Amino acid sequence: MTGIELEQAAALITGALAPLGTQTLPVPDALGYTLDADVTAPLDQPPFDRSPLDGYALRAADIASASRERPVRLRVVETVYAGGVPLLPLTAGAAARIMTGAMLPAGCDCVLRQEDTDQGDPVVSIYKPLRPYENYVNLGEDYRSGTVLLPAGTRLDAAAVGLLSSAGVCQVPVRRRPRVFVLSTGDEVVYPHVHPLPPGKIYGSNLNLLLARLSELGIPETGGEHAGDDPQAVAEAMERLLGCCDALITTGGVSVGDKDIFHQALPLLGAETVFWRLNVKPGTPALYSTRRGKPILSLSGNPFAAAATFELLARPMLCALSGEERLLPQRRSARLDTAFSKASPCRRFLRGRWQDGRVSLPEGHSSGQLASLVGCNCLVDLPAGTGPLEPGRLVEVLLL
Ligand SMILES: Nc1nc2c(c(=O)[nH]1)N[C@H]1C(S)=C(S)[C@@H](COP(=O)(O)OP(=O)(O)OC[C@H]3O[C@@H](n4cnc5c(N)ncnc54)[C@H](O)[C@@H]3O)O[C@H]1N2
Ligand code: MOO
Repeated sequence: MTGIELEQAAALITGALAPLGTQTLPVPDALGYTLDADVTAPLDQPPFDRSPLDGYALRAADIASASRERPVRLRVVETVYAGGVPLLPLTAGAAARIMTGAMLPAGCDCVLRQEDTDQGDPVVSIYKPLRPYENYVNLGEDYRSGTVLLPAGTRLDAAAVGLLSSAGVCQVPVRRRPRVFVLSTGDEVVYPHVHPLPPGKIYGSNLNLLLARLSELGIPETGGEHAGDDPQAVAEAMERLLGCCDALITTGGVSVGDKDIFHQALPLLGAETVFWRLNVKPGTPALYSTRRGKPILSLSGNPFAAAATFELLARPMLCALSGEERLLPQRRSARLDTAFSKASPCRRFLRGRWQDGRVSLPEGHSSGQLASLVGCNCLVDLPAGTGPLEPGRLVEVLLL
């Protein structure tokens, strides 16, 4: 298929992909991941009745008449520290010295803070009455054993990581994120260790840009390499990389030039082309194929085209593979703060800076320019047939 609309292209990619399933991660590493099953509490939290104060565990009935003028005197029978266990049940006329977080002795029904006593030992004077169960934390106050702590579909934030830890849960089932490799191509592209830059060559930006973007999106297992313009070598590199990833993203070599080698490399690889060329600028020559069901997204070599079509096509692909909706860019309306002088006969995406419903455009819009992309946080989506734009115009943006 060639010359298709963006939404059709995204649907062709996502329609044939299914979530990769579940992986089990240690709780601290699962931050940001999405639970793939309910997690139920294996215990009550707190697991025992406990004191919320440093003071005295006692029986409310014993101190009903207590005041500073007429203190009630109780025998201090033991001291219980957090982490310890009371040895004696509390009987009438007795109190236990107790610390915050310590297990309450059987028989007590309240805790008086030490500031309302004389802190005497072995006899303490009590200056204040309490109601039964005042300052008394019940077992299971936070949650009871067997309740669903976090339902499937929850994205784990710091509080969720803490909650799981409080329940003694070490590992959780989460939606598996894809392993993604990036292959950049082109005989003109060299990397910063080549110095000085030979004539006719450029330093490659796309490999590191795409890997950095994957990392920003929380895709942990990525890797990448560069290949030249030999179709056979590129096909071999793709074959090797596909053996250890769930999706391959390539950049460069997809247009119509003599060295746009993917048109030869993909048949050599035995990949099936699903579509080539979008009715979108930049990134028109994007090409999508699969090899034994594994997705291969081949983006233009122009840096901004690669960056933009990554947002438009790779993110739906990553969402379909992981089942994580958060990977889709959010759409918003915004007022343009900057003019844009060109007409857009074809649907066009511009880089922009969005804030509080307004969007400004940097200088430098061509798909080969990267400097102006720094600090941008959205793509402005201009429908085909849009004329030049004046400030104040309402536009749609995709947040990156
Ligand atoms: N006759 C035509 N020529 C072109 C057409 C067309 O329709 N007819 N389409 C143009 C459009 S639009 C684009 S976009 C580019 C896309 O070309 P490719 O995707 O095949 O990419 P390359 O030719 O390999 O590279 C384009 C450009 O980007 C530079 N590049 C490549 N890789 C990297 C990298 N890793 N880091 C930084 N820069 C890179 C490369 O040197 C080129 O300057 O085709 C137009 N031509
Ligand atoms: O589709 Mo290309 O990125 O506009 O120059």
